[in-house]
Amino acid sequence: MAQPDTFGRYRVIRHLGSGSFATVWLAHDDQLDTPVAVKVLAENWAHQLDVHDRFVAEARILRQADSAWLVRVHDIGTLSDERPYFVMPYADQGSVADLIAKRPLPLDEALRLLTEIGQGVTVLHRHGTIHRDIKPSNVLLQSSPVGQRVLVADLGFAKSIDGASGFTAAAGTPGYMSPEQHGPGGDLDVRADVYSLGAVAYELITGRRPPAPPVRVPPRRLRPGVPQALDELIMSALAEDRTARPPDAKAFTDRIRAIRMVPDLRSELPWWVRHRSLWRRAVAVLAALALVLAGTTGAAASSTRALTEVRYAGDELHLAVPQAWARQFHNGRAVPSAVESDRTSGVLVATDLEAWDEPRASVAGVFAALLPGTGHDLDSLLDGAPCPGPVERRGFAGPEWSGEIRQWPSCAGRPGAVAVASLASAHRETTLYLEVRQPGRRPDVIDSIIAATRLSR
Ligand SMILES: Nc1ncnc2c1ncn2[C@@H]1O[C@H](COP(=O)(O)OP(=O)(O)OP(=O)(O)O)[C@@H](O)[C@H]1O
Repeated sequence: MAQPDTFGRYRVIRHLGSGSFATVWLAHDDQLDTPVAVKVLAENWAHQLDVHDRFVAEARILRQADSAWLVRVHDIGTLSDERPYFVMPYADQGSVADLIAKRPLPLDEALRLLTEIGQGVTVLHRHGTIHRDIKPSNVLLQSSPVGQRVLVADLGFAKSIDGASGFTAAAGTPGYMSPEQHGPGGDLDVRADVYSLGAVAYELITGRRPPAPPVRVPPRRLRPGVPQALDELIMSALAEDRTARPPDAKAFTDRIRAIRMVPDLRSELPWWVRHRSLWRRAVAVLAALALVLAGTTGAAASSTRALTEVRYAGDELHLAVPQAWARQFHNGRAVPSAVESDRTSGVLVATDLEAWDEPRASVAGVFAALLPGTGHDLDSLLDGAPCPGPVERRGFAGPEWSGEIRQWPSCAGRPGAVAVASLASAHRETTLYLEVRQPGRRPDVIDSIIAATRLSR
């Protein structure tokens, strides 16, 4: 396959890979000065009308869904030989299949990936689309300023929910495909994708693809220490009878989120520690050492997930956010009108920006704004409580910040806990206003965010 020079205005750099129906190239958009991935319909399929239409339909679905959890499509075009191509952001970290081929995943990382893959599939289900080919190689990874983005890709087999009953050609990948996808003519619904999510979960957790259905070996037998709730969820998603599966991607993802909140998850010993080869024993020694060290650095360090730093206000604020929450950020988001301040904006870092304002959505994240002066107590800042119901009040005093935190452990009508804090800087005439939404009441996470957040000196 000869390397073309350009596709439209995109200068080709190198071949990225070829699938059954298309070839993907790394190219450069010289006008916007950014790398892109260009997917081109393969020559041998160019004159097959149904394949051509499916290719264009994939681009349309991705464009219409326009979600941060899915690969976005920026442009579409046609080559001189009539083959269509479409242009996507370049996923520079490869796919989840590449990741699991390199190393076994810690449980927390596997659950983070599953949550994000589940969000992508949820967007498709809301859009009225069944993916039909969810598997690790169809989930791409891209670097972003706040960590790794997970992007569900390759909708080459996607079908509209309305059109999925009646005759449909068999499609999918063995190992990840639901039993109802194995023959043509099956009437499919979103539970086919739930099966595939279960299969991906099985592989991320155990390092092995599930056997052909019926799956009888639960993940816990291959990786002792897997929480029972996770084991049950994966086995229910892999049920042959789809009525026994979670009803859609959202239900599956909500349950993964709840399991992620189990406090002891992060202290679970890496599973490869139990393996016997020599180098693996060496890893075991290192892992044990790390646990001891974590134990000596105090309660906050051992109970908190990893934090990442997001800078705001011309690098003035170095906001610490749990890595798992740092999925999207909005630099310059308006301060809620209830907070009386001369400064009008702050930074929001969250698992889902759109869900932040939706009271019923499960979302985790931090909103932070800097207010001039230090005399802002929460009573003067807040015009009423953000949540009905009982509030827990406490003081916070650290080397960088001191002030008050109020947390609503449960907030009527919305999942998770909400907290606000007003914290005066120990070094400047500045107050840090914080709002934290988390899936459950975890005051230690709030404390670790505050303790690791600082102003540049
Ligand atoms: N936006 C992207 N950025 C980086 N690499 C990409 C991007 N999109 C696809 N690729 C890579 O290009 C290759 C071909 O992708 P494609 O979607 O055509 O097929 P596939 O998923 O490998 O196979 P099949 O479609 O047969 O299941 C894969 O290795 C994929 O990881």
